[in-house]
Amino acid sequence: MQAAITTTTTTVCAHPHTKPSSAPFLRLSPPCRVSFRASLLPNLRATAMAATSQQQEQLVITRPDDWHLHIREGGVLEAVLPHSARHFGRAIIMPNLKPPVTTMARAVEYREEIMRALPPGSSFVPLMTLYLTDNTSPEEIKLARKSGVVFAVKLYPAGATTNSQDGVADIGKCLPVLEEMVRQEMPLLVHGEVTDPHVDTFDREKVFIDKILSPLVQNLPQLKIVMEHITTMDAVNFIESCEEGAALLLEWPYTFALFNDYNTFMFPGHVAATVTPQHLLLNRNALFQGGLQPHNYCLPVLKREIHRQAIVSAVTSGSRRYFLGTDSAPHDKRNKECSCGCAGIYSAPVALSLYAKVFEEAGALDKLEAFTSFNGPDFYGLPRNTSKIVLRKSAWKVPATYKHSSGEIVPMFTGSTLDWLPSDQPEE
Ligand SMILES: NC(=O)N[C@@H](CC(=O)O)C(=O)O
Repeated sequence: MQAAITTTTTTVCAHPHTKPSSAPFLRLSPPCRVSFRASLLPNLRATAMAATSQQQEQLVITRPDDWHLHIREGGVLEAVLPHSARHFGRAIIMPNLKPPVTTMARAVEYREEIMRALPPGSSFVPLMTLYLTDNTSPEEIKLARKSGVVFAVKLYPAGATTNSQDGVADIGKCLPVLEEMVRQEMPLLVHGEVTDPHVDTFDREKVFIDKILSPLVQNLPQLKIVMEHITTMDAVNFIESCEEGAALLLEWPYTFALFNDYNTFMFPGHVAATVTPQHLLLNRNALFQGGLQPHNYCLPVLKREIHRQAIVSAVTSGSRRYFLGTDSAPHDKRNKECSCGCAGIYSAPVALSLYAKVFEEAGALDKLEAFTSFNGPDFYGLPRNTSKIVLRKSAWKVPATYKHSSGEIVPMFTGSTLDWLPSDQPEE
């Protein structure tokens, strides 16, 4: 099980002898001695892998997952689902439908609709979420966990974004539910923006961190939290300030294991973040370049360049706290290009190419696979995918639009030429 980054002439191991995070603790058989080192492994691996300076022609990576995806319902679902199912193994499916997915029973129904819409032969797995409200009961969390199909609960502050009007108005009311989530080890996925109209739109993430998220982490340190689609250096600083996961390293005679997950175990921290392609590639100028650009409008809104740079550095550093979450959010073209356009960028067809571009430009292609395919499942406690996909260095043109049953959707970077072309199967 070896992920490889291949060039025309050489093959360089991205993660030698990697093993899914579900590697059993049983391997820690006595009488070996153990020691704990916070996040040492990524650095050690990085050193071991700093070998790929040549121009790379293709990447072979473990099939990625998308840990933040909107696929809607009906005709739009049928049109957009194949774009995600083609390359991603699994996706966390956002529950902000109309009406929202607030119960386990509704999540099961929605999952069935998604399964019916999948292209024949697809092995894509939708990981369902519940939409948190002030009235969600702890019982619902128990049912959700038992169902085996619900993997997280989404907190939308009421009024923060698309279909969030039924979201949380008073987080204090959710405390019993959050406590149950700790017991059930159910992650909380957070749209991290305050909705107070007096707070500047560009400051809403920072104020949310200060007023809501930091106190929450202090009060419930055992709650697993994913701060979704981070947009600021404040969010990066916050994530870095939270308790980190620990590496468990076996000592001699097992020290060869420093680079070998067969003999090492990571305990991810309790707070992580997903990162979108748009927040890695665009700053807020992209909203106004040559006129108002509705297809670059999403929430949280794009920020200043210094924030973009902070997020790129964090993600390409190799830290295990960040993972792929496209926040691909399709809206009909007419609802984007109008007097009060919807927030959301449709990135599913281009996301992998764009993430590869970010890592390539940062000289960190060797860290791409952990971001796309390892850190997410490790945080959720799920096995990593075992199949591979290929990204070829080959120019391709993004279509202007994609049709759905009653209109069109404009993708991110519409009509432009991208460098990395994902395809399904590695060549034999
Ligand atoms: N990101 C967006 O701008 N929009 C998302 C909702 C969300 O995640 O905020 C949508 O559902 O349209």
